[in-house]
Amino acid sequence: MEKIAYLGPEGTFTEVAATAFSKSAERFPYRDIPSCLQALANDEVDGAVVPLENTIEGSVNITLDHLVHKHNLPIVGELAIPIAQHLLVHPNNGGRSMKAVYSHPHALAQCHDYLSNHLAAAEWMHASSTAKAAQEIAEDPSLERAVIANRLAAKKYGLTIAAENIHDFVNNHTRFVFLSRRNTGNTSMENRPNANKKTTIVVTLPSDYSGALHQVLSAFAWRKLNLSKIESRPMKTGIGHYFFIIDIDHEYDDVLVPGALEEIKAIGCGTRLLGSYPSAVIHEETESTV
Ligand SMILES: O=C(O)C(=O)C[C@]1(C(=O)O)C=C[C@@H](O)C=C1
Repeated sequence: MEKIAYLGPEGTFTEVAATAFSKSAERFPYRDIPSCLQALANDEVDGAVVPLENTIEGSVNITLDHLVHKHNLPIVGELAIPIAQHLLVHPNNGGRSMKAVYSHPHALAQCHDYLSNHLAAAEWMHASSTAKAAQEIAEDPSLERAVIANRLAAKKYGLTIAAENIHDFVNNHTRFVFLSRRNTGNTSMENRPNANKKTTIVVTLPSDYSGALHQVLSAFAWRKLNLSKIESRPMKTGIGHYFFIIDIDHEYDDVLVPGALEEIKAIGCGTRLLGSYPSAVIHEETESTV
């Protein structure tokens, strides 16, 4: 049976995504995103599911940076799943005002307006995941903390939903990627006929070349290759040194994408393929996404 690493413990959004990718795989929780990637690099698992970008909060930088700087692990599939954040409390604490709100920093950020309006006096505390916060509060109600997490975590850890759908913008989605060095075809992307093909690359620019980024973009533009994302991240080698992550709405075919990459290399840029993969969006919270 295929083994998949995800950010644990049970009940995280990443576990929800991992289940949506493959119901039959065996899921293994890890304490953080780098540990999931390391587990895959060490061949402890066959695949890893990690968050890449959220509609409200933007990129998950730790995922991008580890994929670019530390590993060579191909992306083989992508799913954007709806993210519904709820305020959970221990059943013993129902109705009491809480001293703190505890969750993953991304989840807290997705609910900033709600927290400012309803829990401004509480301390906002970071946990390693939404489900980790839920697990800790279930084990120790005396902490008097509310938690932001999903419905699955509420059920798993026996917490009460005090307020539903507290995320600041309705269309809250997170893109998760499935990484694997051997694409066994077991990722359930095959069952998603509406999946689009996408290619993600990393580009580095020569330091003394005016207009290099313009030329990079032209290589895609005149081939009519649509880009759905371009983002710069620090190279970590000095101020002003960046790499670009570029998502191309096209599979890595025989002609168009390789041609664009050859042209980009010819002007002295570095390129690296992070993956060419099917990508789908789940619009509604369904049985498989809670
Ligand atoms: O804490 C979780 O439940 C996670 O799966 C992590 C994570 C993230 O890293 O952004 C995933 C999806 C949501 O955007 C909030 C948190």
